[in-house]
Amino acid sequence: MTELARTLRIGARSSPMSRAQVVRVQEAFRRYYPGVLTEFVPFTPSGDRDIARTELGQKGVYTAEIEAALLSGGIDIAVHCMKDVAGVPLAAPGTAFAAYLRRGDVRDSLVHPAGQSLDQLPTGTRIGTSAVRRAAQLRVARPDLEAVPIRGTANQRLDMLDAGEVDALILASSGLERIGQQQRITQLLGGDLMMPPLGAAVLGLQTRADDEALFYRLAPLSDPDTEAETVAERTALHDLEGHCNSPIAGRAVKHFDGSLVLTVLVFSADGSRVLRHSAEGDADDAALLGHETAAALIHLGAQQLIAETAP
Ligand SMILES: NCc1[nH]cc(CCC(=O)O)c1CC(=O)O
Repeated sequence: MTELARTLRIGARSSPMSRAQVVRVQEAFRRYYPGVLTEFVPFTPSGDRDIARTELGQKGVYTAEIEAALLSGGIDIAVHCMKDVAGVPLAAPGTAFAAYLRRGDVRDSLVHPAGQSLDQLPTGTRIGTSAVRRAAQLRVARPDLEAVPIRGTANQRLDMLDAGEVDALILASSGLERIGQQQRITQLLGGDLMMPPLGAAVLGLQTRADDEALFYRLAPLSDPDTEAETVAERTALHDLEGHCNSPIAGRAVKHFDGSLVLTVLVFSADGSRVLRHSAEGDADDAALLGHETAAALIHLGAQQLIAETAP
């Protein structure tokens, strides 16, 4: 891809949320390159295809097939939710992240049909979530509620909620907004109640590393603050050897003065043990902040906790 003469093929998951994400990428791209056509190439990766048998946290259940298509030239750009991209390697060999779109709301949210908030839910309420990170924090906030494993796209989970298979759901606010279901949110779980995953609400555009022309053309689509936050968060995730179902939460926040504050938490599966480290650095040196934060957590015993929850 040296000339942008032909149609650019954008690969991503086929779920409704992913389709909405690709439309966002196409709109951003069109603003800079109105004459270049883009085409969506949908994938159904193993994590979506075989929900029963793929373990969450198995490496690359959402990303591997899309990355393979990128490397073989079947697509030119892969669109990923950065929270689904494992920390090691930071990018699949032969690929690179060219841009991170402006971040959405990082908070998880509670979806409860009767509109109750977390502290109002009756004892024993079954909350659908398979994420170790969510279950651990739920145990801290409301040890009397039950985290019930649930898989499938956000739309499928909402259908299961409507069918009464669970009493409530915890889902990413940004994801619900992307599928036009934000009206179902009954409570935004902010602050320390439910810390987000590293890379939450960030869409990353991945290209082949040797496709330099495209890599540089995508740069204007990247939001600098989001990029600094994402680099800090993903560097920490990498050093902790985390992936999308690790007991790891946190976020970086870029401030107006150029400083970057990164907070990362590591939990035991039941939430009874929590390691937390927060540090401030320079947004121009976001990776350094990520390395320092991970090193501090490793010193506190993070790897032991992460190993305990491994599937
Ligand atoms: N694991 C699936 C997934 N990947 C990204 C999002 C939400 C959007 C995002 O954070 O980018 C979701 C849904 C959810 O966890 O509720």
